[in-house]
Amino acid sequence: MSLPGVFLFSHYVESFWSTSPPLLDWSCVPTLVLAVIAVVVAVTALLTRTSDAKHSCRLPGPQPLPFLGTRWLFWSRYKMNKLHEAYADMFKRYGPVFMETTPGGVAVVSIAERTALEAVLRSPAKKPYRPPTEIVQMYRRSRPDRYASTGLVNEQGEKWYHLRRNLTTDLTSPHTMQNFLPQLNTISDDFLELLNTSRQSDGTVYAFEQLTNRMGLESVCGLMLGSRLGFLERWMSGRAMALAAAVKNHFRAQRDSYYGAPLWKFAPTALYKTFVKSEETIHAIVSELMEEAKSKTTGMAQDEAIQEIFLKILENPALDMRDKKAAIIDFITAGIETLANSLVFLLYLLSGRPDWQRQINSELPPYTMLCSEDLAGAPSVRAAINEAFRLLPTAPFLARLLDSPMTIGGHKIPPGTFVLAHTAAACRREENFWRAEEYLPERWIKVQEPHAYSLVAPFGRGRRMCPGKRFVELELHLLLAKIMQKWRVEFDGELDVQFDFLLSAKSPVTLRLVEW
Ligand code: HEM
Repeated sequence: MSLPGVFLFSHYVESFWSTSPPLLDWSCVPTLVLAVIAVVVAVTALLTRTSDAKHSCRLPGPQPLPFLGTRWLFWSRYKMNKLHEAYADMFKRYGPVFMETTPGGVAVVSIAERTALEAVLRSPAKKPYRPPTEIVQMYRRSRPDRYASTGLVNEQGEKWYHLRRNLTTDLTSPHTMQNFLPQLNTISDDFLELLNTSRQSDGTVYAFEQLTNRMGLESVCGLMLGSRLGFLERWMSGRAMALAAAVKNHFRAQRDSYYGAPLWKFAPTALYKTFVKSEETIHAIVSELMEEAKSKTTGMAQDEAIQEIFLKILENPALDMRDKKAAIIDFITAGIETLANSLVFLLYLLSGRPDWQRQINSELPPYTMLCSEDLAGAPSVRAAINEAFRLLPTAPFLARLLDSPMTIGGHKIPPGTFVLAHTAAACRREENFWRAEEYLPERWIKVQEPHAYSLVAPFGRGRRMCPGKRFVELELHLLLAKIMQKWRVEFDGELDVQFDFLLSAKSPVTLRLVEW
């Protein structure tokens, strides 16, 4: 409640009691309420200051308020769905290293300064601690019937290490990707066919991101479950729509649980219920898909290459069945929106460079079944993707807890501090990249200094780096090459980007795919 609000409340209480004189003298109640509030405010302010004092010298940053920390900014000055703009503004106001405070009084240090970022990203921890998403943690811990752990994305320490070792070896192996390439070619061709049938006569494709979500779903299910599930057929099934919507709600609820009022921690608020509903929908649909995939797997011997990951996970005796299911759910959830956002951003940025599109087209062979050598022979494809990840990555910052002390800009940051490594903001700083705000794929062919390429980390860094990286890179290369073989891309105006826990385009996205 704001200060004028408190006075109004006190006035209201007084006038309420003054209408019928009570037997007891209640007139001191408003004063008492105010006194209690004042004491609580003073104590909290004192506690916040004591926790600040632990940092040898307070970092710059917005002023924390009692109970709210600096979160009040996201309920007043900034919009939660424009978090990337909020951070850009805060870096301008407070410099490339600043501190926020959570409602619980915990310091969160944001960094966009090159040396500090490189130090955080280089940190050689064997089991890096990435702060978990609390709402996921809370829900999964309340369902031991379904979850033996909070899952690979949210676990820490030994448990995380065990899951990571047993779940991701095949996913990250170049051999698996090489085997999956023919299947990925077929899935990508089906996606292009879907785009083709969805195009209007002038090449316009409406709701492009939804079609791409279906591609993400079909390919990640193909990889994880080892079979084709029909998400790229002309008319999307109700199931595919429900899954895509649940994944979107899942990400949004995580964003709101973090930056909004943390009431869900104390009562099952609407936000918590939305989160639970999305998690349950995803669980139910993925369980169904797994059953279908299992029955297909026992029925036929083909597609061995892509059955590898699924079968190996299912057969691994070191893992609890609940962890296997949770992993497949997490992999599928992690793979849908991320791919769609990355492809939308890539095509949007490329639409401003018709010359680079022609360059890509000229480097590609005429046939469509592309192998690794064909992709290696088209360096402009890699350059276009690297540059899109530099300028507009779907994950604009990485979260870590420091495992050793660090001195940043003269400030001693103790171990255990929550750090947000803003790789995307750093990549847009002129001291790190030549003409940093422009989409210039040529910088990846002929380097122009400054060129701090180590700051480009769209899939994270170190041992917690995204295990889907190799798969997604292959998929994006293949999709871009196939699209550029057939069409050039046009987009009118500017793309409206918003923060849904990931950076995504405000839907629906309309673009044109025009024949060469
Ligand atoms: C364009 C697509 C993708 C992007 C940009 C992306 C990005 C990221 C990022 C930034 C992280 C955090 C890394 C860190 O903290 O250092 C991450 C983690 C993760 N990603 Fe991805 N990802 C993508 C697709 C995928 C796919 C397809 C899968 C699964 C097949 C996947 C599975 C995961 C998992 C399981 C983690 C947690 C890893 C751990 O904590 O050990 N991601 N991803």
